Amino acid sequence: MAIITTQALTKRYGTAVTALADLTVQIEPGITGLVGANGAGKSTLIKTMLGLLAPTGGQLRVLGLDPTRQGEQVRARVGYMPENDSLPPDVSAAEFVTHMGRMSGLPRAAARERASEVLRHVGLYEERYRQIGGYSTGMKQRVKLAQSLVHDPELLLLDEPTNGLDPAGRDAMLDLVHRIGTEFGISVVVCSHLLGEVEQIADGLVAIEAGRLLRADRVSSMTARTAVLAVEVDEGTDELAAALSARGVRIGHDGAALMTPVESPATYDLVRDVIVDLGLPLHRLEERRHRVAELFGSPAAHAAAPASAGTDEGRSGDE
Ligand SMILES: Nc1ncnc2c1ncn2[C@@H]1O[C@H](COP(=O)(O)OP(=O)(O)OP(=O)(O)O)[C@@H](O)[C@H]1O
Repeated sequence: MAIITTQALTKRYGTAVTALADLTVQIEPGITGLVGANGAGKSTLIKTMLGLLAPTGGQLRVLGLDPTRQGEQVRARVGYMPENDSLPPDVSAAEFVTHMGRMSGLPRAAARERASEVLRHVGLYEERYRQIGGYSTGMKQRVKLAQSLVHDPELLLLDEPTNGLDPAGRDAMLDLVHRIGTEFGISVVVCSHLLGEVEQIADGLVAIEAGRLLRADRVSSMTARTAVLAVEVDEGTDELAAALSARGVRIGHDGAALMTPVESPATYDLVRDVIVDLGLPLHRLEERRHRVAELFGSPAAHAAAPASAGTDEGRSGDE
């Protein structure tokens, strides 16, 4: 069952700006990436889900509740990590997260205990008594994540959690978000303007552009493997192509790689055996997968694509 549903959701700021336009989408349990270029309407959507902004039109349900009328009930069950740095510099992470736990209604001792627990989860246990003002950007992002978890929510809404982080920090934050989603069984909606980033950890993707839905789908169906095998050898490409053709294998070319349709699992064995028989140095043998960024035709998706290329290669090795 969907945890979030919107029906023709619209949000205007004054008369000039339409941040969400007729948005109809369903978000299922699990980790969902909410992607779109800067200004696409992601933060606005998150804030309407929390009941912090009232929609101008349409319907919205979060965990079966109407955030406009039942905002407090929604916020009791949902954790929120805002995009901007709004942390007090002169208190420790332990004090701050305990305070946020108290604000959520936890008794003092329980809030302290829970704060230690979530700060451990985000990797700040050792540093928890230091003042937040002296923290690095990555540590501050982790404090923001910890406070969103302190009241044991069923759903987390994370607005650009990798903002301001270097590549290693981004990977660490994404791993953390992935672990929270998978090990704790909490559903997560994670906003990003970098498609390739959330693609790595999300079960589903919702792409919006100028407040409109571009596409919503499972990552697995967006990236369904094409039944094509890419084979690259350091030398002897023509020889390999000829030998495979002689055995009835259809061959295409893509740069240095030979492309062959995967008719059955036996295709792998056949290709491997031919390479071994010819004594060729194998460089690469892989089934080709679409990258999600390739599947979006819009300018917003293209804006996200270059960033996705770098992170994709680092993680999955896909072409
Ligand atoms: N309080 C506001 N008043 C007027 N316009 C606003 C306000 N907040 C956002 N907007 C406008 O609404 C549109 C959507 O903004 P929103 O912040 O929701 O996008 P976003 O996808 O989260 O982008 P970003 O990641 O840059 O925050 C933008 O055109 C933005 O300028």
